[in-house]
Amino acid sequence: MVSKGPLLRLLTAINRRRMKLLTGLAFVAYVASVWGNFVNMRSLQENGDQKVESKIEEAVAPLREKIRDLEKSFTQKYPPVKFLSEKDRKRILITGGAGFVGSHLTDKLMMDGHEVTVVDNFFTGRKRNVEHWIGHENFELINHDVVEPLYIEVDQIYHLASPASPPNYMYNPIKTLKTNTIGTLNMLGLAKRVGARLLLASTSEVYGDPEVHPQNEDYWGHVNPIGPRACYDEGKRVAETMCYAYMKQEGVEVRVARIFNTFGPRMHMNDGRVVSNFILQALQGEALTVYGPGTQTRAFQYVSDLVNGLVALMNSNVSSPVNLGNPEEHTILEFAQLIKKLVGSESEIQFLSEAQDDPQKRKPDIRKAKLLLGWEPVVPLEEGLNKAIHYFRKELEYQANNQYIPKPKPARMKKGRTRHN
Ligand SMILES: O=c1ccn([C@@H]2O[C@H](COP(=O)(O)OP(=O)(O)O[C@H]3OC[C@@H](O)[C@H](O)[C@H]3O)[C@@H](O)[C@H]2O)c(=O)[nH]1
Repeated sequence: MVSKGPLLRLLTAINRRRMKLLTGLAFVAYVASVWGNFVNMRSLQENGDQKVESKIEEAVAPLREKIRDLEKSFTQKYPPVKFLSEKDRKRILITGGAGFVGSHLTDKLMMDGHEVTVVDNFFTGRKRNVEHWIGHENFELINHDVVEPLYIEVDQIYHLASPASPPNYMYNPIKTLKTNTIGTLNMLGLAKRVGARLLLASTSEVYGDPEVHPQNEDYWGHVNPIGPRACYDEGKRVAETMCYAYMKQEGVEVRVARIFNTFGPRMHMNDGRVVSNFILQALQGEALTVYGPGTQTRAFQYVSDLVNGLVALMNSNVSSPVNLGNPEEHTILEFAQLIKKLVGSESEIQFLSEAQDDPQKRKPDIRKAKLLLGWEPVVPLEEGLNKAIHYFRKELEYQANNQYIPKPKPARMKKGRTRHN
């Protein structure tokens, strides 16, 4: 019998080693596959996580933007405002404060550090004119018509509320009369109740078509009481009468500014007064419309000069009427030529029929304002006109960008035939 001992032992040893190797390899393969599965699952989970994260990000992004906008609105920068101590800071009401002159006055009084309440019915005023103050702690905007009574605690009232351009005040003469009569009574009643001083924005129109030239404050005027301008001219004349009745009978402190032709930024595009009409016509290449032969005269002041005059008058001890205007006089035809030149326009000048009761000459005598208020206009006509031209250029651009241009309706087809609606 052949002994299998050593050979068998050798083969068994080899097999055992192979077995061990195979078992080892199987184990490594198992571990590798488990690891692989684990890694796969991780990456699947990571992908899923990323997807969830991007979904959340998508939902949150607009909220983040809203928060940023809110933060911005809280930290909104206002024009620089002076600090005034309690004793110097006044509570001031401006009626018509969102209008052309009123909004510039609002700016001045806000920047001087006062508390300003603007009351406007937005007939000719616009929120846009004062929107840069909305939210400021010293500023309040009230949508209110002065024809209705108003109860508010104030120290000073600038009573400017009234349409001022001839086409606007002639548009609704009864409303113009109510504003200047009932509105002024309401404001004088308020001034009496709370012990406030009231400044009335009167007008050079109280002189009518004047027979005295230039016009000083002692001239009584030449007004047609039943003509188309009467609602404004007589409305302002009776408003002055009311002021002095309240002063004499009730001891109300009054100031009366007779405001001559004024122009500047924030005049309404459809204002209809000569400055805005001529500038817009020149900018748009349309004919400049001169009413009558253009020989009638006017003297134009820039709005910042007027605002300084109003504040000086309010804080003075002058209770009798004071003219505020620029005495540099021009014919309307000269004025049309000047605007054409400044705009660089090729527009023609078109002569239309004369306006009824149009004052033929007007120029303020401002000796009283110079003497008693130390006030006189300082902005040269061309400088002021260039600012107004710049403003109207921007307004035209703004209009062009914001205008809604309706698309023509497509014609409807019915039974093969076009039907126009
Ligand atoms: O397109 C126009 C507009 C006006 N005009 C003329 O230009 C002159 C000035 O007219 P405006 O309408 O600007 O102003 P008016 O001087 O008639 O009235 C103004 O007076 C002083 C303020 O109290 C008021 O703002 C306003 O009533 C008038 O002679 C008018 O007939 C034109 O020739 N063409």
